[in-house]
Amino acid sequence: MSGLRARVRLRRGSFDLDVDVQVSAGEVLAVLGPNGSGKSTLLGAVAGLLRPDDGLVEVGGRVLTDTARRAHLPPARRGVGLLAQDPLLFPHLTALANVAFGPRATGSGRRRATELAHRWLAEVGAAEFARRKPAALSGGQAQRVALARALAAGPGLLLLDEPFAALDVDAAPALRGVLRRVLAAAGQTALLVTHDPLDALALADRVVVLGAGRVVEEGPTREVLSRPRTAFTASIAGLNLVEGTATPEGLRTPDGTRIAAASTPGRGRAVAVFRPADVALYLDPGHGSPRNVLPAEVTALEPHGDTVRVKVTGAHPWLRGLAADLTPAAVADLALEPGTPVHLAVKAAAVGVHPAQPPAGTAAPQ
Ligand SMILES: Nc1ncnc2c1ncn2[C@@H]1O[C@H](COP(=O)(O)OP(=O)(O)OP(=O)(O)O)[C@@H](O)[C@H]1O
Repeated sequence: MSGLRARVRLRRGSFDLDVDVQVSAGEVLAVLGPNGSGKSTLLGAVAGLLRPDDGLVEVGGRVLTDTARRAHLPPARRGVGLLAQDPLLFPHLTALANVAFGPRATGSGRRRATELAHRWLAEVGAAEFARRKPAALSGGQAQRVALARALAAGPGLLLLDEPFAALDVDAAPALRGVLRRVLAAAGQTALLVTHDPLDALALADRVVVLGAGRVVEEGPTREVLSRPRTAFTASIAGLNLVEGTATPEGLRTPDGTRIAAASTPGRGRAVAVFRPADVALYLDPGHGSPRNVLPAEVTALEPHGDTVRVKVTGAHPWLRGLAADLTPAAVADLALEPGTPVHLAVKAAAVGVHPAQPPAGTAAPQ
């Protein structure tokens, strides 16, 4: 088992990154932060693409960079895998050969590499694409193959750099589910850079939030996102979370309400997550096709960028504090004010159900 220790001080022009980040063995740490806060610079330093001015990077106790000793291993020798936004597959090789390339590059013989490639393709649900070339794969399929390639090399640390950013909305939840499953099954230590709090909620035990090159918040994912201490975290948090038990169709709340979702682990303690922007409010219940329509009452209206964040409450205790982001015109049309009875509607396609994170402090095996 190999954890990561990274202390990185690095200047790029007038920007100055100065962070200390640790990931326990088997843990997934998400790095969140606004544009230009230093996420890619940190990732580059850990991957070995950038040399810190001052710092130490260790994976599993093995020194990859130590400026005090002028030690710096090149990216290919660090035992660190990368899954980026672009799958970067070799176009002339089949999916199988692409995956076998990972273990071949780290010294496995041809037969062993092919065996590993078959195993990892099956693991990520891409066995049937083994003989296809990248041009014949969809974005989501190619990303699965790229994940298999990264994992087949047996990296001590996996870096995930916005791995869903280039996928369409249908492919992203499926790949998120695959990634969550294989990271847990392999006990893989990983560092995930993302703009999307849903990625962090679905995949990460802990998050660090960067602001202007410094760590400004740090802690268990749910805690940081539900009690944000900085404006940035507040702006990406504020997600609607409903706790309950996963079902094959979505989530069942403790009082028995069923919430239909696009993705679900199927069973176990879980949380349904959806964005306020995906919630519509109506005055009567009979609108359109959304599968989740819940009676509620407006409690507050707050400006939120270009939209108005409408908070609600309702007979079900878990409705308390849920939010919908509406345009000012929609708020005016519906004549919403505190006390207005409404129907809150959210399409199943906009709801993701994720296994509940373990309670704080128990997430990371040492
Ligand atoms: N090649 C470079 N030379 C000089 N400065 C750079 C270079 N690349 C990035 N920077 C600066 O470093 C700072 C941090 O950039 P970085 O890409 O690490 O941020 P980020 O958090 O990954 O942003 P984003 O979310 O937009 O990808 C920025 O202010 C940027 O202008």
